[in-house]
Amino acid sequence: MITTFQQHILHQQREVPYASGDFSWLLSGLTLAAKMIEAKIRCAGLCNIVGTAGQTNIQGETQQKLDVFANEALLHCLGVRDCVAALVSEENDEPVTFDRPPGEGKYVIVFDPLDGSSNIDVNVNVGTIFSIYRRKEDERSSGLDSVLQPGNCQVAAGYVLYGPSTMLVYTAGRGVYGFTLDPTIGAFVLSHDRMQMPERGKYYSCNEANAAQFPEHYRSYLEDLRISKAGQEYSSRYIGSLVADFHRTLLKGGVFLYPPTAGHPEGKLRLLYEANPLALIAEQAGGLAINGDEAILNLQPRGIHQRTPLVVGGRSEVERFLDLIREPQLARAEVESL
Ligand SMILES: O=P(O)(O)OC[C@H]1O[C@](O)(COP(=O)(O)O)[C@@H](O)[C@@H]1O
Ligand SMILES: [Mg+2]
Ligand SMILES: [Mg+2]
Repeated sequence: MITTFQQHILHQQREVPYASGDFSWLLSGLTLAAKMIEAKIRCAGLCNIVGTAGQTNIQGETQQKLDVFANEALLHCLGVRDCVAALVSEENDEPVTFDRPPGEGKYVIVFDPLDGSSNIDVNVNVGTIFSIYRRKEDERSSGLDSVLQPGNCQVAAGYVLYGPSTMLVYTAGRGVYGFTLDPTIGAFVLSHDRMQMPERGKYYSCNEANAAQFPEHYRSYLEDLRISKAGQEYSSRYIGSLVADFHRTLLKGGVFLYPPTAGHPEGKLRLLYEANPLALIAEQAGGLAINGDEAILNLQPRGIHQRTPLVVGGRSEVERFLDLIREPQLARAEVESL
């Protein structure tokens, strides 16, 4: 018998003594928006949804028409739900807040409505990334405090991958589950139960065109992977859509990294709606996610569009990166202790 996403959520909610149904109602808004976006993507070349929207977002990126459509779909499907206090989107300069009746507005959702925008026009996998927090009780209005919480305060996180099939990968802190959209019934059906990220893998993923700009220790780590010094043969894979590169890493293991560059000294990817949700999924699946030395989930966000370097992958892969940067420090400490 099949298990749909809603059935899975209701089942999980039974284990939550104070569950009110608000959470599954919230998630139904996410899946509705995902289906609207999926429908547009499937006929992108036919329904005039490719190309730029002719405006620039706060990141300085030219918005694609599909960025705008996906953003509006999520803002609408989530905004009409009273349990939502605030929405933060990659495409909106400021949080979108709602005045809710007392006892409502329990949740804050942050999202990247369309990830991999540079791949839309060339029909390559793109995605939607989301992360859910509880609004802070002591905060009367849905202000920044509720939005700027560290990743380990996430109630749930996930992404939708629009690829050969459309998949929703989700965690609420009790394992990672994958659901595939069955077009014959229009529902996300459980297809990947309790996903585990392999400790090691044979792929590394990084935009090496920027390698000359990477800090030394990232370059030596990549060198290590290329010459298989770690006793493991690696091949390179880079799609340029974070969701797609992460999804492969989740299934096959290996490592994805986006180091600091000259153009993005703090990294290119955004902490709140790219790194944090994927870090929660990675860690729930047995992997690790760091910003070069610290766990992503422990970082205290300073701003809603804050960027961060990201190294995420199988436990041994990321530990190997950490060992590499610690080696010179250890060597130096040894010398100093002489
Ligand atoms: O072209 P680059 O520098 O390799 O960057 C690719 C990265 O940028 C992104 O496209 C940024 O995300 P958006 O498309 O949501 O802005 C990631 O999906 C991807 O990993
Ligand atoms: Mg993105
Ligand atoms: Mg985006």
